[in-house]
Amino acid sequence: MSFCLGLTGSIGMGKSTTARMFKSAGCAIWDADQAVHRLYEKYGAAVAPIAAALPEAITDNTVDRRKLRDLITRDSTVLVQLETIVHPLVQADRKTFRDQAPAEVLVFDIPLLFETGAEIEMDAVACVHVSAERQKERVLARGTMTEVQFQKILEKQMPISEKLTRSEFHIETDTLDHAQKQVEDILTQIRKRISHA
Ligand SMILES: CC(C)(COP(=O)(O)OP(=O)(O)OC[C@H]1O[C@@H](n2cnc3c(N)ncnc32)[C@H](O)[C@@H]1O)[C@@H](O)C(=O)NCCC(=O)NCCS
Ligand SMILES: Nc1ncnc2c1ncn2[C@@H]1O[C@H](COP(=O)(O)OP(=O)(O)OP(=O)(O)O)[C@@H](O)[C@H]1O
Repeated sequence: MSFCLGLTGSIGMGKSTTARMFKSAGCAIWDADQAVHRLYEKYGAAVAPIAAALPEAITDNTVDRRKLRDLITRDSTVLVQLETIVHPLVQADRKTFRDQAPAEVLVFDIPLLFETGAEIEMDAVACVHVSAERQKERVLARGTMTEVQFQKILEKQMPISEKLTRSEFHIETDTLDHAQKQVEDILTQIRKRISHA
């Protein structure tokens, strides 16, 4: 059976960048945000239920993220509505991946790992972290979100201090080299654990 490592952190703190480091080291990656992208594609599994609940969010049988972001900015309850539809579909996608187990170590990049209770599926959790100032700088530099949209998402997430307390491994993403070193150390520990199991 594969070892399941959850990878989490707050928005823009470096989950995807760190997941790529685990991938280069031979792990198989499942990414919750990418799963949501598949669900939102033309005729994807989330299109019909979202069309029923939020018809303005649909363009050409596809979930339109820009319209969704606008709806969420105007009304916070939209995100809650969206989560009720999307999270069970995401969980089903994750189960399919886990059942295929394409490597000895599976890494699950899940922004809302603790918020959705997904940690019970994991053998260990690693949490990425960086200062709040660097986080905001990095998110706004991407140019995909306004400061108000960033704050709305941030308010929905568990504080990073609590995510760290609940995680066995911590990865500081201040520089790429430092993060790379921490990823290697974590994999050494996990591989030791697998060989002693
Ligand atoms: C809010 C939406 C429209 C923003 O889309 P956009 O393309 O601008 O950003 P993207 O999807 O890449 O998300 C950016 C980051 O926002 C954070 N985030 C996304 N959804 C949520 C949420 N429901 N609660 C808290 N944070 C969230 C995550 O850290 C994520 O990595 C989109 O994320 C969405 O539809 N979210 C609802 C589905 C969901 O809960 N996804 C989270 C993974 S299960
Ligand atoms: N270890 C690091 N050193 C320097 N910069 C980093 C590091 N990790 C990530 N970054 C930078 O921070 C930004 C956000 O990183 P990334 O997209 O990996 O975060 P994320 O947590 O996956 O974001 P989101 O929550 O939006 O999905 C990117 O510009 C990335 O280049």
